[in-house]
Amino acid sequence: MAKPKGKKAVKSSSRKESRQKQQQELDKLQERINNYDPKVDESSISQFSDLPITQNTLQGLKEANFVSLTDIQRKTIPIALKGEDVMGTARTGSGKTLAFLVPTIESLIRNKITEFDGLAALIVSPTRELAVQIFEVLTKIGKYNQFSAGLVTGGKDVKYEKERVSRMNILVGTPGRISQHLNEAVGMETSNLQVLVLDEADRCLDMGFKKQIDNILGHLPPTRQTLLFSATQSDNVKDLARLSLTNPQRIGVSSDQEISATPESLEQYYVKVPLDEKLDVLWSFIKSHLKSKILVFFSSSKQVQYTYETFRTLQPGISLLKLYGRHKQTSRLETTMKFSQAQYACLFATDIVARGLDFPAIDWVVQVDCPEDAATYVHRVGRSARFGRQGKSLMMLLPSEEEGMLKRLKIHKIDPKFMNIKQKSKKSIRPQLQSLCFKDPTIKNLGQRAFISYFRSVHIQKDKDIFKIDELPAEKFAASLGLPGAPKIKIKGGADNKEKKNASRKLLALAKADDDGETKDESSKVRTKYDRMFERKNQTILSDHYLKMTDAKGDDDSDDDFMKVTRKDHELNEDELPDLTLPNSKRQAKKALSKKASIASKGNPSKLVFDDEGVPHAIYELEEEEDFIKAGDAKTQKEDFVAREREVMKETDEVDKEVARQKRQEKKRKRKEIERRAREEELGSGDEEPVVATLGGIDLERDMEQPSSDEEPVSKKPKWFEEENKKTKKDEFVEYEQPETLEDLESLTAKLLGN
Ligand SMILES: Nc1ncnc2c1ncn2[C@@H]1O[C@H](COP(=O)(O)OP(=O)(O)OP(=O)(O)O)[C@@H](O)[C@H]1O
Repeated sequence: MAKPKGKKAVKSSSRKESRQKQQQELDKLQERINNYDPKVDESSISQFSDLPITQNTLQGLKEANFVSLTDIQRKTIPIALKGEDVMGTARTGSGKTLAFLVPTIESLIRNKITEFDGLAALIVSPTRELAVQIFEVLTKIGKYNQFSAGLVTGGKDVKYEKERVSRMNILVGTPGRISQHLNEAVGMETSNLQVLVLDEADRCLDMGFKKQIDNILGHLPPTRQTLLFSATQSDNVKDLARLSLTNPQRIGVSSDQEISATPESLEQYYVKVPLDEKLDVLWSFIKSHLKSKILVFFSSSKQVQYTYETFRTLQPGISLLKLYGRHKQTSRLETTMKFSQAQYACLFATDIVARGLDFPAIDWVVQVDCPEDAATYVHRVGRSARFGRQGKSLMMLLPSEEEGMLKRLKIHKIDPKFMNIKQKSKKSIRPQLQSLCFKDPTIKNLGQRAFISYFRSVHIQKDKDIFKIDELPAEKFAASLGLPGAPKIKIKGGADNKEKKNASRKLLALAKADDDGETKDESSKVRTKYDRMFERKNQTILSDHYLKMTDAKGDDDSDDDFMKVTRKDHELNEDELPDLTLPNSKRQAKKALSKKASIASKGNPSKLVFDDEGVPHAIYELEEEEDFIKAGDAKTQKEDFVAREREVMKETDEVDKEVARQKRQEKKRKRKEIERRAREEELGSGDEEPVVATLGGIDLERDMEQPSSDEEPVSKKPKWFEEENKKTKKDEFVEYEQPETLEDLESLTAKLLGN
């Protein structure tokens, strides 16, 4: 008679059975994926449950109320599941986020990626806010899977970040921060990377992020799957496709039409407004739409600040908010949340929020300043009328912009209707603005900076059929801002100074790209001198399940860098500093004085700029810019020699790096093998441990069990953790659901940190 099996043996065999069952399920799914033919099968797919995806993902989707597929999801997900490279283009608000997140998660499941496999998916977003949004959706739909996921959008606590980043299976972040981690994080292993996603791909690939993206690509294995998504595609995307995609499937748009149409449910209007009447029109518009949620776009952060401050003082009767790059990260997140939750509010913003952000139920998108091109128009207006909802947009065009802009939009079959402004419904706020500028030098200073920023923004535009700086009524515009006169603007470099113009253009493109406050390598050469003046303290958000909020100081942007500004009637000199800087605290006053002393010791600056605290910064830009241009001249013999030496060293370095990489990989393989064996033994040895490392309930247990040198030892688990651990696995998911308010987020952070 056979000996009855022991308890352990029964458990072990049931575990074996369940693993076999899982494998069978995966094999079946793989077979369905392999047999999928879009021409035959596409029409039969309408719900997520029709897709060959795992029960875990289906459950996550269902709980987040995602049941039916959108068009872009139906077309791209099955193709992406096959492992093919995809360039997906679809209207704004049509559900592209799930179109790349579902196949990304499924790829990791099918490749049996576990917490020990390092980085397996990288999701790149051009802005911090969008990265946060993507991460939130990921944590919702992926919570039943066993991966770790992190959010990196800028860094302060580098050591802490590096330690964690190397343990993440999925990383969502902005190009600058991801690139930095790939360069610097020691244990960051990318050889298992399965999927690279670029959301807002054309934006990620434009000049401002080029270096970072190239650097990221250099770190990734060539065999990966690449998914590119955007409502607009561009030549840059094609470049990337040529460089690193394998027979990419273009889905959602034909190759001759690079910009998809705007949402059908969007009513689009434009008005013709002289520059000096824009603020009156905006004010009147807001006053007549107090029961609305309005998003207003300006071309620069200074205009946002000026309009926000003045309108706030004049109190239109609706809650006003502002959002632009180089703003404290905590304020940015707070504003995003406030605007998301508000029923009626008006948000003044730069193009930092133009892409991807999914603010619910925006009634109106107003473009005070003309978008730089059709793609920007599409993304801006796409913040409204999302996912089939109704929405409206209004674009203000100067008489000089009207013809050119409408022509550009027509090419992409966008035809906003002309809206007439009834003169009697337009109220002039010029007297109030003049009085504000007269009474409050800070407002006047903001107005001057807004004026300069606007001219600068027009100057840097490429499309001169639309943007005609010579036709702008400078004096009238200044008066409309309440200023006593137009600040004098001198455009640096002669018209035929090509080199200077190119350097400027490069810098300006980067200034635009840098609105998010991310570091840009591309311009490192040209920016060095600016960095000295505008050195930023970047903000870290590193999160594996939670956001760690830290304080950051946003610096002034370099609005004035391309135009020298002096007052019309006299040159700006140091004696004026106390007047203009208006330090409103002792600390600021002290800072201003010490800055002034240091300026004096360096001789005469070419110009002075003022940061957000009113502190002056001297700019010695002319000599430095010339130095930069000269750097391109013929090299001396000595320079040639140094260059050759450098080349040899670089080659040697490459070889060393490769050897080191191979050694690391070998070491990692061995370590993984040992860990796997240990796990197998542990699993086979008795009591089943609950799985705790998940997308939703991430890594906590593992971190506790394997503390690094500077982490708390196992015995010092925080009390709340012990208590939570008593609950069932399901309870944990509920407990750690994505926080909805800033307060939730902060308390969760504190909780997770054990404070
Ligand atoms: N299958 C679905 N069922 C229900 N809602 C969905 C579905 N897919 C997406 N949504 C919702 O539609 C909205 C827009 O989705 P998403 O942000 O992914 O659009 P997008 O195409 O990426 O837009 P953009 O081009 O502006 O980045 C979101 O609120 C999202 O939750």
